Amino acid sequence: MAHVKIFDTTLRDGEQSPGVNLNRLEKLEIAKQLERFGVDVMEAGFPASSQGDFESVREIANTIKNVSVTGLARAVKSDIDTAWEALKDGTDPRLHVFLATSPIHMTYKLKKTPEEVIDTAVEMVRYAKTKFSKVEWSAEDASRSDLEFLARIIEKVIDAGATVINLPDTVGYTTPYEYGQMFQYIKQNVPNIEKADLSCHCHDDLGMALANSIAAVENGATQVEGTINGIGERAGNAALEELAVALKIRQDYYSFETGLVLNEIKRTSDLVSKLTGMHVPRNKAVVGQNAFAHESGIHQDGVLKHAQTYEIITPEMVGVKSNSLVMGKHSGKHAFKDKLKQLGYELSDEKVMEAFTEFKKLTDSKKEVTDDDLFTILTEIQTQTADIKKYVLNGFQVEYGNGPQPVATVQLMKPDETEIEGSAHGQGAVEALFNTLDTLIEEDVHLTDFNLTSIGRGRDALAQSNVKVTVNGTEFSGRGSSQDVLEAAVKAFLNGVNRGFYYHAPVKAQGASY
Ligand SMILES: CC(=O)SCCNC(=O)CCNC(=O)[C@H](O)C(C)(C)COP(=O)(O)OP(=O)(O)OC[C@H]1O[C@@H](n2cnc3c(N)ncnc32)[C@H](O)[C@@H]1OP(=O)(O)O
Ligand SMILES: CC(C)C(=O)C(=O)O
Ligand SMILES: [Mg+2]
Repeated sequence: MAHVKIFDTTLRDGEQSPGVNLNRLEKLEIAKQLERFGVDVMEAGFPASSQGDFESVREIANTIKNVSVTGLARAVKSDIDTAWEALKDGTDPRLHVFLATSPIHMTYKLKKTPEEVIDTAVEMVRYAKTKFSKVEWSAEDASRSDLEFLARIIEKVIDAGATVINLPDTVGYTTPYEYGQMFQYIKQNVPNIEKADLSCHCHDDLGMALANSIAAVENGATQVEGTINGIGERAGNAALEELAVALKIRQDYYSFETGLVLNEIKRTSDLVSKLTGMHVPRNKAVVGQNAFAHESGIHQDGVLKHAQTYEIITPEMVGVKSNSLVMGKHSGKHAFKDKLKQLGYELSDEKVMEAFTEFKKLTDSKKEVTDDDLFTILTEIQTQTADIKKYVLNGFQVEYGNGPQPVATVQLMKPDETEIEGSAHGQGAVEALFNTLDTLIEEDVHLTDFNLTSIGRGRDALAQSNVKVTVNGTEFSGRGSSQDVLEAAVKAFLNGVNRGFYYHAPVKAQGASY
């Protein structure tokens, strides 16, 4: 069975999804889960792109011990230096440096001749090797590059010390057969190719990212790059959970294995979805809510008689558990701590107490507290940044019915700790609340997206709201949860605003902790 390495780029390419902005603690939480999931390499960010990214990459590199952590850099010395500063104290640092090789990118974007591109790539890989022992070089837009040119530049960057060669389908243009042929060509026409791992990196613009990735592996790629839930630039990247399960279920056909821990899939997917605010469609392969649901009579009959008539993947395989009950109202701290461990959380004593208090509050008003409820509470507690003051909700009230226009009153604590109160009307209760917040918040704020879902079932289920807001022209996602849908909406709005507030603040945070 041939082994395929997994390079996760959820925190870099995944975070390039429009409207996704993860704070330092959220990135760290995802990184820890990726380690549990068993990826071989994780791309923690692009250190030269912002101070916030730099700090996050450094913290992840210094925390994660069992996965090689990498950061992206342009073929520019200062990007490489910055990446080195972020990664150098990690256990297994590596650099990912890229330069485009397609005629359209070289001519119009880089404004370089092919020979200049070769010289720059070689010089920068050589430079990177003075710092990093492992250097991945990506030929951006490889799938639209001239094959003979690609072979020439690859041979030279391997001679310069590149240990991994990545051939991305940057714009999701290629087809499985064509992409596979490119890997065949490179294997046959680059004399020193055996000195490097060959990697694929596919985008889903034409819905072929996973098929293209598998075609690459069938034709010599030893590493696959992708993201959790397939998030990423534009239509996203190849979804790693789909790849993992496809290779497992069709091992009889492909004979490839990965080191991924399949029963960590659901948790990884849930965490990424919750923290990025990018919902997984119900019908999404492997992790969608309907992935294991059988609706029609003939299918149900078949499954009852013999599950495999219609079920090729079991929910247990990917870590989907029936929503088990957590301890109730009378549970103590020991059982609670034990449950946290089972759910994969490592919290400081202070945060355990905070979580326990929230849990107890919930048991007062909710009959059954499920793993999903706890996951929501714990994720919030684990990823909230308490070090900086922000707009805090002190209280709100809404008068509404099906008669006159609803009116909301909101009290907020401002960043300078003064309390402010305001009122406004709206067409509905949520709009009245958001209009009130608009009047109270000093920054230029606009709501661009609003979403409300329930966590689990039942009339007492927790509500989760996700919003997108622009703050002074930049879009941020926000999320909030509560048993009350209006409170969840207000919390989500404020969460988005606070992220924007710290992102734009000149002091302290600057993206590092917003
Ligand atoms: C395919 C991918 O996913 S690539 C990764 C995309 N990710 C990002 O862009 C992360 C967010 N980006 C950023 O924060 C910014 O673009 C930065 C900090 C990286 C650069 O910002 P700026 O210096 O303002 O440059 P800007 O983004 O406007 O333009 C990019 C410049 O880099 C050049 N460039 C692009 N790719 C490369 C490369 N691989 N190597 C060297 N130079 C490159 C462009 O030609 C352009 O150069 P020019 O200014 O001489 O025309
Ligand atoms: C930086 C590179 C690898 C990339 O993300 C792409 O080409 O899609
Ligand atoms: Mg990409």
